[in-house]
Amino acid sequence: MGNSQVIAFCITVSCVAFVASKIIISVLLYKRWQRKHQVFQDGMAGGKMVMFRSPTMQYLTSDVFLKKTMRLTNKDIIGSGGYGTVYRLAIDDSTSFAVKRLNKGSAERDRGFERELEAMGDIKHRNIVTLHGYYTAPHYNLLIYDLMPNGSLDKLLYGRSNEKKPLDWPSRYKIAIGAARGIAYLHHDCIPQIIHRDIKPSNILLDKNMDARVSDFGLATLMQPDQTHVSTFVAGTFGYLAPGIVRKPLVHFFFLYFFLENDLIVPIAEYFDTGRATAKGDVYSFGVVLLELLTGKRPMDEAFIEEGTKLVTWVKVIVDTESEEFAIDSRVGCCPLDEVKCVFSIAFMCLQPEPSNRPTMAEVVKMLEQIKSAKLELVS
Ligand SMILES: Nc1ncnc2c1ncn2[C@@H]1O[C@H](COP(=O)(O)OP(=O)(O)OP(=O)(O)O)[C@@H](O)[C@H]1O
Repeated sequence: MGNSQVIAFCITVSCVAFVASKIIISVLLYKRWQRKHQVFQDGMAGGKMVMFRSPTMQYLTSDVFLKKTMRLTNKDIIGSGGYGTVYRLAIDDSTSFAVKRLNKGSAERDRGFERELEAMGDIKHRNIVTLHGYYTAPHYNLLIYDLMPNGSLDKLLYGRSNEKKPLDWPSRYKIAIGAARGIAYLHHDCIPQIIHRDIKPSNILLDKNMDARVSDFGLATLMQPDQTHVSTFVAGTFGYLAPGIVRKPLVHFFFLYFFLENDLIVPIAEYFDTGRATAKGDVYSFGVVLLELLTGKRPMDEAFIEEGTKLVTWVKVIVDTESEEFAIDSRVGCCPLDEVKCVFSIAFMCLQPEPSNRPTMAEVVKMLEQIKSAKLELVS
């Protein structure tokens, strides 16, 4: 064999080995993926159901799930939001799930859709609502979550007063700390870091022990909310977005036009300042949620708009004059004023206009935990 033939032979062998190794790795990865998932192709609607294997799901098969899902009707609706409608899916007397039917995104978004959902399915934490699987079809997508029997914080704070008994102080404190732990997990323990982008009471759900679970993380990046809801044209919701200074005149003009069109007075969002969502934006939104837990008032409460103020400004005056007892939600009942004052001051740290002055969510969790542990130390 001549020299050139040896080189040609070596190149061919290397190419074949390279391609073969790629194929073997792909097959192994697919086998591993299959072990973690159950896939069911739906011949009728041309969709695909993927269930993530977990102890909760081991007795359920995708086809049973799919059949039950296809039978959902308006009677099963438990809520609706900017991303779609949420249904209760009862498998048997003791097992139920929440199925979110998403408005279909664009084709480009759909390609990343499954990848994002796979990542969301890997996230397991006791203060995060678990995603158990998903269904994709040409005209719609479904997400399958744990059903939270006590609904959303939004309904508990603002639902019809005869629906549920008002939340007392220990429950509000427990919800605050649980939600903070959930968000801190997304920010500090997930790789890559997850920014929620839409922290608000309707995305904080309550499990059977009234522990808070953060939901809808990842959806802000995955979907474009439908414009009938009070969402912004960037991810997030009015009243929960951190204020900022808009430096780009075109964006400024666009924002002004949007205010006028929608008759809304809202803070100019920090998001526009930087052009991207940040963990400190979530911290600001969490500060607003803390104020809602304390005062029982929405950030966009009509009374504030009529008076030309907003929740954050109104509470600041009350805190500056040390009259927190007048701001606390009257439905809370008897509560320790020292604890209430500490939570007010943590909320204000989260609401600092300058993002770098806000604590991280890990620090927020620590400060909230210290309120009780400091008391316990005093007692012992
Ligand atoms: N896993 C769940 N378990 C129980 N109830 C749920 C669950 N997910 C959602 N819900 C209910 O459905 C309602 C609508 O939820 P959804 O997340 O679609 O919209 P939203 O959070 O209210 O608004 P947006 O879409 O603008 O964030 C919630 O307020 C809650 O009451």
